[in-house]
Amino acid sequence: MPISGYFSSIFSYFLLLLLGLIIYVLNTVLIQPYLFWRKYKKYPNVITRESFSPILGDMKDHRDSMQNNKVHYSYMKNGAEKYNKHDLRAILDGIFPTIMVLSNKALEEFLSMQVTKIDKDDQHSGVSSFIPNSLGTMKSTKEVMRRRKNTLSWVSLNSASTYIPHMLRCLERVSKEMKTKQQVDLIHSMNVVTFDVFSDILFGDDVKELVSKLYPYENPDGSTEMIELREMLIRLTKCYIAQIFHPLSHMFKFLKNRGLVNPFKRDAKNAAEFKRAILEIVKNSKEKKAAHYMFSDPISSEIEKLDEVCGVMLAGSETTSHSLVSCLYFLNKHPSTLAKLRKELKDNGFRKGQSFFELCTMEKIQSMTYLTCCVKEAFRCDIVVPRSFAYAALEDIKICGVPISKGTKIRIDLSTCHFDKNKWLDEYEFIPERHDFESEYYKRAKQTGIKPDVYSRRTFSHGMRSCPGQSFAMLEMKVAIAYLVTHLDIQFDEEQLNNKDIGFGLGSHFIPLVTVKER
Ligand code: HEM
Repeated sequence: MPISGYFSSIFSYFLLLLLGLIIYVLNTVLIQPYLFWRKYKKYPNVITRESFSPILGDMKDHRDSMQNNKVHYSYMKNGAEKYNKHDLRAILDGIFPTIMVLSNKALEEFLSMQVTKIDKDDQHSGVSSFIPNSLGTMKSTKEVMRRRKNTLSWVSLNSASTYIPHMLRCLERVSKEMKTKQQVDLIHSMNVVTFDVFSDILFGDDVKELVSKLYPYENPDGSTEMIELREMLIRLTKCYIAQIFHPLSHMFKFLKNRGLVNPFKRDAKNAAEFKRAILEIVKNSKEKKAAHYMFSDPISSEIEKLDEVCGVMLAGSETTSHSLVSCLYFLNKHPSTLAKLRKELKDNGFRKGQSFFELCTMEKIQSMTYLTCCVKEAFRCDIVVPRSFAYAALEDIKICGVPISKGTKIRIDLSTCHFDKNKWLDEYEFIPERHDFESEYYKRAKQTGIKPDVYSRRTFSHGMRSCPGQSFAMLEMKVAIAYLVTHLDIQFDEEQLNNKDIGFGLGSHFIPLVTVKER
């Protein structure tokens, strides 16, 4: 073959390949998302965007919220009235079609199909791709449900209560440190508490040095910084949440999944370093704590065990620290509520200092109604995990008469119903009394016929894959809030206090810089 013919056939193959690639990209990036949007637009009980938004899809709402100095999920709260009139929301997570479960009816139908027709899905999205083999992301096989039961056994209320003295010691140490600073990043401080509590549960005290050792972390500018494990977990969580908003995650998923380019490559490298450190700690720990038992499991693989420990660390510490900040924010914003809470604590004998340690038992903490109400109301008003992990339809199904094809991603909307005016009176107000059956407010709300039901509270999701750490988290929140409001005055920045669209959930860009004084 003459040379020119050889080159022209290579060129034709190249053109064909390029054409194939263009068609593939157009189909996945534009045509399929558009068809999905158009399909669901015609159902009266499904809400979609008014107009098709290419590439960003409904992520546009997250981005617009942040650009307007609102927390990224604030549009769920502000759009609650329109969303709550529907059973489902059909969204595009970038280019990925997803069905969000909104109404109680839709949630009931979802739960009735759980595992047989709907199960967990997608180990490659957001924080799931950091811990792809952890409990939260894996399908509900017998094996995974057995692992879940084990987790439940050591975060049950009874086991949790044994950690109260340790929680208090952490709170005392962090409070002392906060008082020495002019301004404190409250998320950071609360994270020190929750991370420390979880490292004790998982590893015990004998590896304290390893936990606080410095590990290499690659920054976006390419420099390597030596940081603590806790700081690494905070940064990794933020980075993996940021991946959700990265356009390449949507257009060329394989680049992200295989960590071929930055930031995915860098995040994968840092995640590997984090896991290596956790493995070192588990192997050095002589105390037989939760991680030891996880690693003694003969059935799971080492990768699964490692992801499980990292997953619990993340699920248990990041969520609770962010929730603590939300609760402290609302208490600062509502001085009369804070005063009422302090009175309840004082009436129950809670004073500063040693007596607090002696009095703070699980029974005592659980007996304080107003404390529980404040925590529940903070959970309602600012939801740290606004939507569940990803599930998927295992076959063609229908929810509320709406067809959903096999393989479609489904998530439970955990936030919008917290602002449903048919379930909550004064839905946008922070009113802890609404959770107290004996309060005048509760009775008044009941008389109007507006009352919550079992699915109106979705902070910990529902069903057989809901959060197993719920009781533990509630107890930790109550102990921490009781301690902090008894010992400290925490003052948020005025501008943040006046921002009605602020929030401190996972992925929030707000940094709560507070001033802290001894009470
Ligand atoms: C305020 C604190 C917390 C909040 C708001 C929270 C919320 C959630 C939510 C919304 C889910 C997803 C459920 C779903 O996809 O349907 C979840 C799952 C999970 N959470 Fe929590 N959580 C908290 C604390 C904890 C703690 C303390 C632990 C400790 C072990 C924990 C362990 C887990 C695990 C292991 C899963 C995955 C469960 C499964 O897939 O079977 N969480 N959590």
